[in-house]
Amino acid sequence: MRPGGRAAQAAEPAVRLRSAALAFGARTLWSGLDLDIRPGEFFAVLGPNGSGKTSFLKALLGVVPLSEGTAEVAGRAPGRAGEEIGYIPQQKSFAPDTPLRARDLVALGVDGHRWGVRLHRRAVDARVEDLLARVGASDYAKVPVGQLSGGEQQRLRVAQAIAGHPKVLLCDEPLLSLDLGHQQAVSGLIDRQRREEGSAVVFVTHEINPILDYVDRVLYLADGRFRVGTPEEVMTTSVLSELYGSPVEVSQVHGRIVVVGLPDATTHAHRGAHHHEEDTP
Ligand SMILES: Nc1ncnc2c1ncn2[C@@H]1O[C@H](COP(=O)(O)OP(=O)(O)OP(=O)(O)O)[C@@H](O)[C@H]1O
Repeated sequence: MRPGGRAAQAAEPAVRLRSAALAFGARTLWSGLDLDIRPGEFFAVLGPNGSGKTSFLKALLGVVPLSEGTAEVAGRAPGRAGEEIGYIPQQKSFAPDTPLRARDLVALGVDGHRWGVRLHRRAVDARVEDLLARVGASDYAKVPVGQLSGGEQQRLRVAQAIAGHPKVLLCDEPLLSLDLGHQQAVSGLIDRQRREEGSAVVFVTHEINPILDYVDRVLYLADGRFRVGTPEEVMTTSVLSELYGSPVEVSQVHGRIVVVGLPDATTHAHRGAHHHEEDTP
């Protein structure tokens, strides 16, 4: 727990956007966005390819400037909140010959200078061991990262991202190309981080089903429009049909959300052209 604890964190939103807009040239991805994300909230960003999900994260990181409005992350301007942010980038596998062992990768997240002085070597080692254990990666601590499976690598990225006790954990499609078991393990780790340390989680994903048990609210982006609310409020036939500007049907099947009838151009690239399921069982 950070100094000040949950009570102090609760006083200010982890992320605050006011009249925020993001446009590239003539194309506006979203505009008029007012949003407070609470400490400890699990906030999902959903939408079809090209709707602006990754750009939303980049705006919070300060990599892409808002075209209108203001943003604050952990009470600071985007780009000034570095130490308060944990970031899990979109997954790319490490090359087989990457000269880093699993524990080295995690240590990269610990070795910062957030306390003003560099941590004593032994303290760094202890923290790295602790993080490896936390994500279930102790057994392969000394294995070169390029030899690990996608799921194993992703656990390490989570460990690296949470190493600095971030107030805001930004996750860009962290479950992509993981099997169901690893999807559950990785999303469970991220959920634990927000429960135990109060990190606000901003989780970009195409598929809500693997995180449905955890999500408090979603921002659904489509075709320059958006909607914010609980999954029950947003993932409905009427809301998604309005967002897409064409009839879309949302149904619940065995506790999972299935969306049928998305326009061709917005269908997930590696799924069938006419039938989009948020996730396959
Ligand atoms: N720096 C940039 N300059 C111009 N256009 C950009 C820039 N970054 C992103 N775009 C465009 O903005 C749109 C949204 O991109 P973004 O990557 O945010 O979408 P996304 O919802 O994350 O998509 P995907 O699901 O495919 O990852 C795309 O059409 C993209 O080409």
